Amino acid sequence: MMSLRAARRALSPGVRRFSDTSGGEIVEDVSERTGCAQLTTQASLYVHWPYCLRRCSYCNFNKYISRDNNDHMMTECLQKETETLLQLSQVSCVTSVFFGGGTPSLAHPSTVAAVLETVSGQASLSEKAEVTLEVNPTPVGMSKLEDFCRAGVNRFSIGVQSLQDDDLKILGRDHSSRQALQTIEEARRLCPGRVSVDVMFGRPKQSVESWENELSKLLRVCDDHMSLYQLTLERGTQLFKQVQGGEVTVPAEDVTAEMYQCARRTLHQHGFLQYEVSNFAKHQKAVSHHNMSYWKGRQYIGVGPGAHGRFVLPGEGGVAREARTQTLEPDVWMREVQQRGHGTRRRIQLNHLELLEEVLVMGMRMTEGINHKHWELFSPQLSLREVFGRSTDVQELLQSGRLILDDRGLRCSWDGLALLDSMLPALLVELERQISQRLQRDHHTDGQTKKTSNPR
Ligand SMILES: C[S@@+](CC[C@H](N)C(=O)[O-])C[C@H]1O[C@@H](n2cnc3c(N)ncnc32)[C@H](O)[C@@H]1O
Ligand SMILES: C[S@@+](CC[C@H](N)C(=O)[O-])C[C@H]1O[C@@H](n2cnc3c(N)ncnc32)[C@H](O)[C@@H]1O
Ligand code: SF4
Repeated sequence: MMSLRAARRALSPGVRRFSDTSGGEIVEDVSERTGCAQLTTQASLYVHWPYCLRRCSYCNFNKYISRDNNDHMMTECLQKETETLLQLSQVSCVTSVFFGGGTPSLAHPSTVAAVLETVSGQASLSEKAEVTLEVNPTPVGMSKLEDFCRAGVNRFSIGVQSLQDDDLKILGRDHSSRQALQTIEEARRLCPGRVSVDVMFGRPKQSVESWENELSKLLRVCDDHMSLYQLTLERGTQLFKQVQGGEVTVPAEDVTAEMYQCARRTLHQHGFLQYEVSNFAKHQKAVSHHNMSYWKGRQYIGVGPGAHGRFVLPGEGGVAREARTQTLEPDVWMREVQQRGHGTRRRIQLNHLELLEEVLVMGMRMTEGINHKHWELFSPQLSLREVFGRSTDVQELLQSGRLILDDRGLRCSWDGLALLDSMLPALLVELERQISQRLQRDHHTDGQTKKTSNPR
């Protein structure tokens, strides 16, 4: 989820400069204080619950409508895979846990407790570590919140999507706006200051004016964190077909861009700091530490069907970071976990350039961007200035004011953040050029050294 696909969701052109005063200072970066050892000894954990009660018309995440109740087996397999991947990664400290989906609020709270117990048995999981659960705001979801808290959850992310009942119907949601408001209230009672809402904009028939009204309604009830996602029309979804067939229309690109601009402005006026393309928080405690670990390029382990992870495997003699994806289909995944302890379908070892590409793409999503120390952790030999300071294309972006490279590091300006997608290609091309030149120089110097140290 968290890569370019997610980046596309909330990017829209043309908004006022804002980034310098927004998210920059609100996130404490522990890795930069404690050095790079923790890049391999710590990780966050993502746990995927793959079941939903029905298919929302816009969604192409990895989810299945479950026919039989196999919660018990699913729980055992999630525990087993957690154990296996923690052993292989030799991670000694899990910094956050995120239960996502699918609809993890359909799982029994004892599943959450069991997975957390497994984590604690394998690695240290601080009592203060952020443990998020995504909640669909149905009456059933709401009735279980207290038990989820008892099981160890201390942050809720509620899938509100819209506060208009007609829109919720078009989106295929199985809750009303009233139920969403009640769920937010209950979640805030249980975890004050640690409740987030997901809302989508650019929805069918939506206007800037109705979006403004919706935002003010939302601001009256929401807690200290909001994620605003631009609706993506995903191929293969019902909504995609409806739009293709002319049955449903979505707002034009410039209208959606204006919605994004309007949301950033409104949230700023209400004391929210934008710390990432789609994410807004009122204070440090409300920032999503789990998602920050993705954007900061830290290690994460993904368990459950279709989950993905990025970590080094010293347990298998590895030194480089791997991108891992677990098998998508739950029944197949469960069989694999039972047979070999994990259901990893794909393993790709990331070379140095690929790792830096990810650090760049993810880091530039944050309003604070990539500071020099952060970059140096991953690229000790080529500084940000050495990589990006010489290119004429990058110079143009700097001169246009959309990109900033200064003593703090590299980041987007307020305007630039909305145009990040269009700037990334120039940055990636330059990164590739500089890394390959560096490799050629090293190769050449190696050759020279061998020649002089081995004269014939
Ligand atoms: C994969 S869902 C899982 C959470 C939960 N099942 C729910 O629906 O609330 C996580 C979030 O992704 C966002 N999302 C899903 N499909 C999207 C799409 N096509 N475009 C933009 N955002 C989307 C929604 O805001 C949703 O809350
Ligand atoms: C769209 S984000 C919403 C986060 C939310 N706004 C918050 O502040 O906590 C969450 C979704 O991304 C997907 N996701 C996140 N991390 C993942 C991972 N490591 N592997 C697979 N999917 C992941 C899941 O579908 C999850 O439901
Ligand atoms: S948006 Fe959430 S509830 Fe709807 S189908 Fe996707 S994962 Fe399931």
